[in-house]
Amino acid sequence: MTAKTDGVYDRTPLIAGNWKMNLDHLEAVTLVQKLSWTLSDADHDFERVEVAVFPPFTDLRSVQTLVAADRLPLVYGGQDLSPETSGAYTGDISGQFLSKLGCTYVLVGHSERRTIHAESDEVVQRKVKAALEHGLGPILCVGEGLEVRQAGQHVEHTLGQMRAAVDGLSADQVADLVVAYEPVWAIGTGEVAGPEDAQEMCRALRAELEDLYDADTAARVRLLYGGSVKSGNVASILRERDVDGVLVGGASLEVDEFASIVRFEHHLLTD
Ligand SMILES: O=C(CO)COP(=O)(O)O
Repeated sequence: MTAKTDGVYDRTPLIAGNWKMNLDHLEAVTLVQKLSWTLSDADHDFERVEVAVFPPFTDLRSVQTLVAADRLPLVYGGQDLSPETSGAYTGDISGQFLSKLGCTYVLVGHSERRTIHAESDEVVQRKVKAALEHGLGPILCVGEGLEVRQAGQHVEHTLGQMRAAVDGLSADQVADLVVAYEPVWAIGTGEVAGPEDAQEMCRALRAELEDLYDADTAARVRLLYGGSVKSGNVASILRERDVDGVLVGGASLEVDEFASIVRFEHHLLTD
C-alpha cells in the first residue's frame, strides 16, 4: 500500500524531476528512454507511484514524440509558463503551447524564478490560474530562505506564499493543485531539511487548506518536499504522513539515482 489515505482520498505519490537548465533535446531523449527501461525492468508500477520529468522547453517536443511513440507511462511538464495566453511577450511560453505538447503539469513559482526573475506572489497567482485554464496541473513551489528560517518565521512565510497563490481559486481548482515545499537553503546545497521539518510544513500547509477550503479538499491536495533529495534520504522523507512525493533537482539528472528515488518503497523495505 503506497498511497496515503486521509479519510476517503488516496493520494498517489508523485516523484518529479526538475532538470532546470540542463540537458539538450538529444540528451533528454536518451535520459527518458533509459529511465523508462530501468523502471520497466524493475517492474515499476506507474499507477501506484507517478513519475514526472520537467525538461527545458526546447526538449519538450522530443520528449512528447518519444513518450507517444513508445507509449511510455511517465508524464512531463514545463518548468514555467506565462500568465498570458498569447501576444507581445517576447521569450515567454504560453500554457496553451504546453498543453498542446501533452504536458500534464507545470512548475509555478520555483524559488529560482522568484529570486532570479523577481517573480512576485501576484505573478505566481496569475500563473497558477493560467495553468488551470489551460488544463495543466500546477505544481506550486513555496518555501523560505535561510534568514526567515533562522528567525523562526518559516511556517508563516510559506503559508503566506500559498495563500497568495490560491487566492480566488475554487475548491475544485485547488484539489488539482500540487504544492511543493522547497526550503531555499536546502536546494542544491546538500543540506536537506529533516523528515520532521518536511512533515511540520506539509502538515501546516494542509491545515491551512482546511481553513481556506474544507477537509475534503485539503485531503486531496498532494504535498511534495524538495531540496537535496537523494536515494539515501527519500524513504525517510516519504514515510511522513503529509508528504506525498518529492521534487528532485540534481539527482534527477542521473538515471540510476532517479530510478532509485522513484523506487523509494524498496528502501522502506530494506532500511
Ligand atoms: O530545486 C529543486 C527542485 O525543484 C531541488 O534541487 P536539488 O534537488 O538539486 O536540491
